[in-house]
Amino acid sequence: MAGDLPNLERVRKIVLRLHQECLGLDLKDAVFKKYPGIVLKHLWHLIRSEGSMNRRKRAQIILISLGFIGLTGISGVAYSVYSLLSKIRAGALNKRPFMRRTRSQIMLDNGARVMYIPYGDDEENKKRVLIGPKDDDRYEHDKYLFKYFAKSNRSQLFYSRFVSQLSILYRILIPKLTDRNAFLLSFQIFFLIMRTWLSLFVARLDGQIVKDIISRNGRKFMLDLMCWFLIAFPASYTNSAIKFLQRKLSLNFRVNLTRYIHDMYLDNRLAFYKVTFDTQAASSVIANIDNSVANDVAKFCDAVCSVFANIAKPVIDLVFFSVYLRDNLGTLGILGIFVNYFVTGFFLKKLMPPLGKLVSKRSSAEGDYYNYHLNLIQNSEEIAFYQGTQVERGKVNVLYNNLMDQMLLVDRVKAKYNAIEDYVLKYTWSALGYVFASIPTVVATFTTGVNNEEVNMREFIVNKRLMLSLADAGSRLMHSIKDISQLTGYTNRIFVLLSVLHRVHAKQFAYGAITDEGDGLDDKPSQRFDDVLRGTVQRNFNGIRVENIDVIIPSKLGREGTKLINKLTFQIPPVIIPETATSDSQVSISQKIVFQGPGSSLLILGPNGCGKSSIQRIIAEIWPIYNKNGLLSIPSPSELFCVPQKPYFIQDGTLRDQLIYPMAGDDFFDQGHKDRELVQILQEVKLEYLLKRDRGWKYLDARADWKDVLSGGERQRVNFARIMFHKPRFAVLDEATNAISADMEDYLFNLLKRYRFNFITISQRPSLIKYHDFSLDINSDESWHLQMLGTDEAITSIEKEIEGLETNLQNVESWEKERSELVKRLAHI
Ligand SMILES: Nc1ncnc2c1ncn2[C@@H]1O[C@H](COP(=O)(O)OP(=O)(O)OP(=O)(O)O)[C@@H](O)[C@H]1O
Repeated sequence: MAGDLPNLERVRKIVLRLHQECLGLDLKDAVFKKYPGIVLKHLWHLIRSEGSMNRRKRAQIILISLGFIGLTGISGVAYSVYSLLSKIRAGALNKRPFMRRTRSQIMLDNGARVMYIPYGDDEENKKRVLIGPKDDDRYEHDKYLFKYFAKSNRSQLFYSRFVSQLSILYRILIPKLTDRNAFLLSFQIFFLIMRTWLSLFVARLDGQIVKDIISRNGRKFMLDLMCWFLIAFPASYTNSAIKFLQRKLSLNFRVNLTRYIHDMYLDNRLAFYKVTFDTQAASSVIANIDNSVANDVAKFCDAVCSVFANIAKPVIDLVFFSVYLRDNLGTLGILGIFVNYFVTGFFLKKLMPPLGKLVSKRSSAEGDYYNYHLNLIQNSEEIAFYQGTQVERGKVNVLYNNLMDQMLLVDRVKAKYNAIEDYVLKYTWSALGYVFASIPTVVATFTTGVNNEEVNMREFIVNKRLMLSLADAGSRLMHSIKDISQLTGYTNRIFVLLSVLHRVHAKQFAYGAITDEGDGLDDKPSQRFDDVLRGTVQRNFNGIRVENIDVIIPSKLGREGTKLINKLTFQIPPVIIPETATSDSQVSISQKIVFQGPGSSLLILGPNGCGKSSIQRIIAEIWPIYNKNGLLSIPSPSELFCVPQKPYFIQDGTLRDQLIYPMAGDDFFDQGHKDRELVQILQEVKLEYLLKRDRGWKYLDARADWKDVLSGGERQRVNFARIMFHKPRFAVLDEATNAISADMEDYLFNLLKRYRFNFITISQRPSLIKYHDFSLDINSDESWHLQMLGTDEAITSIEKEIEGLETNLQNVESWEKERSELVKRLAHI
């Protein structure tokens, strides 16, 4: 212990001398407690005093290092406290006895949704996500921004398509100034500035340390090294913060853009369906819209953020370094550097390949290839039956080769450019850097005639480092020309996607009809709308009435397009009882057990392609009514259920999800439904054996690829189960029983009649006549014939059909003879 004292004393003396010599601070009589205050005061005093330049600079470095460390420390502590508090809060919430949650999302009164999504490794861990309500006004407003862009006059002197597109898109990425993305962006800018400041200090410190080494000043060297270590803390923190903020910002942009697209793409205006009719959107963006929504959005957001960081970093560097270097190199030196930059930038821009276009093409090739694989998986069984492997492999190889060609093309074009870029930016610029950095040293030596090696060395080191950093900043700025070019490609793709979605989402969308007035987003909606789609739709009607409707295939020809059926007119039930008409909100599904009225039915018959399914499309309002006197009267959406020809099964859903579609699993429990109901329904449609096959009722929770698991007939029976569950008063069935056996078909139609559903059946089979009250025969020449079944007329027509069949039967004998003769002749050959 006694031996330690002299050692301690020696350390104290070294520390005191270090302060004395490096900062001119006398600490002999100072008390330890007051040490930080005294040092800070002294440093502040040094900076403001007119004394030694060296000490002043050193004091600046120390103070700024301390400032940055303080900032780093405070933000670190604040973050730790915040995460601790959130953990405590989460723990406290978990302790609360809480309701068993069966669903993953809740719809709030204002239309916002609260979702609980898995978070972290622990499956129990759920994160709460609030998705604000959809703002329809915003879409109506934005629609015009996109429309005016398409029509804008590009004759301005400094028109840039890319900048104009970005100036519209940024409103989606950062909707308002108080948005969290705006804060993140400010933080990023703050850290970028901080990074440049730190680089400046590191450059100065570097020079100082070299000078200390050359002059063999051990104490100053130690002090500067200490500063070096101190500055390293905030320096390393800053770089990782910049990277993190860039990534976070990109993800936030992606969330905003994806939600914006989803809200437009998937709402009751059915943009996802109508987009196929948009004749103006022939681009690959729409052909592979899934790829655009999933991949292009992500690539665009990454590219925007990285271009911003790649430009902001060197620009800040350039400003700061050139201000500092101006003191050493003079205005002329700095001007020389910048002239060099601009000349190089101009030269490189001229040599720049059209990367935007190439990247866009590569994206579309990626989409084609990906989509083909998707199609292959979805139709694997059909392809296997047809043994179509070879054709498919040929196709997929062509698409893959095309993708590879596009990728290689981008890389090949880039390689040439990169070589020139590297030569100019890495080597020419750094050589120029050395020349410029040596100017002050040479000038000082010539003018003073004194060659102070230590000072020269320090000056040179600082200037060289700054020059190289400046050259590096300049070259990064030049490199980002390439990134900007790529970004233009992605921006254009996203812009096209949003423009098309806005066009299709517009109320006035005329199914791609091209008129003199241009696109569907018009100034005078009513005039435009009336012009192409002139039919009328009456909603909340207590039946289905089609009056004078021309069934026309939607196309760019509008009402001049192919007409399938002329002035179609029918109605079910034949007599409308007005008092039972109810709106959606007045009737809950559980109340609708057995309907009032007898329930009426219509069978639509006709040859292939005559337009039977198109009638269903018009009733479901997914096809428009073109003719002016066409009137469609339909019940409220909950009263009408359309069963399409191709059964649809929700992906990765449970059996329950399939039975209750289009109701969501969450809503099923929310509205108080029980699995018991579904079991009863399965019994009604004779599918209860599915539950016996596996884990009983729990099988309702089984997830599978139900489209493949169920047979054709089972899939169609699930459609009947859906009708039984939703109990709509009106159902439209398109070829809903063509895969079902005759006895089962008989049972199912009787079930519909027993529950007094009103239904329209579209079929090729006249044998279904016995379950219907009316029949509508569609002919291939646009004509149709409606008749009441059971009437004299109907009986006569059926009798006529029987007569026809009987005449045919009489011919059977002669046909048989003919056949056997042909067989004999063939045997001779
Ligand atoms: N989106 C579309 N674009 C172009 N033509 C279409 C479109 N949808 C249907 N058609 C055409 O409209 C015609 C009628 O189609 P629809 O599906 O109504 O026939 P259908 O009478 O139900 O025939 P099927 O008995 O074979 O089901 C067909 O010739 C079809 O090719």
